[in-house]
Amino acid sequence: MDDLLTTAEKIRSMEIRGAGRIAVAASAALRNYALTLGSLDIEEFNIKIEEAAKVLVNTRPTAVSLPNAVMLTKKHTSLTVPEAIDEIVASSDRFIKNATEALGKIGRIGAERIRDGDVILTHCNSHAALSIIKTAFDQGKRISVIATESRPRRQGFITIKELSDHGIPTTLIVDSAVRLTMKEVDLVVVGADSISVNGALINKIGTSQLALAAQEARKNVIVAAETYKFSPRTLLGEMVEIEDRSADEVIDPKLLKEMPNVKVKNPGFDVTPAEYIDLIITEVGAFPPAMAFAIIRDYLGIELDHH
Ligand SMILES: O=P(O)(O)OC[C@H]1O[C@H](OP(=O)(O)O)[C@H](O)[C@@H]1O
Repeated sequence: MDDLLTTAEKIRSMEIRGAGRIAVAASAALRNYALTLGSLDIEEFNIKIEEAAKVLVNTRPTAVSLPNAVMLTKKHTSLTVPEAIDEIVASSDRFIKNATEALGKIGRIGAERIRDGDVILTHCNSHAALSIIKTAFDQGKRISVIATESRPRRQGFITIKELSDHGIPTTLIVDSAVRLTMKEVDLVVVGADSISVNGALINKIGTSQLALAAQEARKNVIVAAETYKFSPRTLLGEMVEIEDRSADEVIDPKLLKEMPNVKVKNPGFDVTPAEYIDLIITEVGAFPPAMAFAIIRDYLGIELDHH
């Protein structure tokens, strides 16, 4: 359990971050934990796996990739522990392999939408979005990128480093420069933490203002999202929870203490309605957001637990 708790803490503190990465880390942690439970009987085993699954899922509430990964990993039909372990190990290995391959596929499918000379605006740090951008560049398209800082955690710094290392000309802007800069942009490419059944995108705070400015300037918005980032529970009318993070990420707590009438709100994500999104690039193809239901049905299943 110690290793699993360590992984859970790394996800909570964002040492491991990005909707895809946290899903892969959680699946691997659950797999390795299952391997330590060989001496239990099947009832005890199932209880322990459920407990561990909860610990992982409760680390961060917004990215549905996390519960989806845990659900796909822990599901087993075995009546003996050795068989259950084998099933969990196989499911986890499959999930991690698919997740890794999905990034390459999204890159290739998404790059078809990028033209020579495009200026691409991106937000935060999405491995899926960057896969599209890097693939287009590797195909010889002379593109450049404008990357937002992405306060408060400044994941934009990870993005500009990655793009620079790849040789891609990149401009860093502060988040509030998005609307002014939109006239120079040809295309917006962002990642996803969750996509709901109605095609709405839940992604890093500030994404919806990129989408709004893009709509105003008649620029297209493309979302890069593996199929496991679609949210089955939104079929039941459940809302995606927006993570509220600590004020300490925004302001020095000592400074805040000197201002007793001030509070800080630090929502981690926002919701971009489907109307603002032109295309979602998944590893199984490019779809308009109206196809979200079909993706959930075909790739995640809709036999949901209604409790
Ligand atoms: O899975 P990939 O494409 O890497 O990232 C998807 C999304 O996950 C990140 O969340 P955070 O920085 O963990 O809060 C960003 O919101 C990013 O757009």
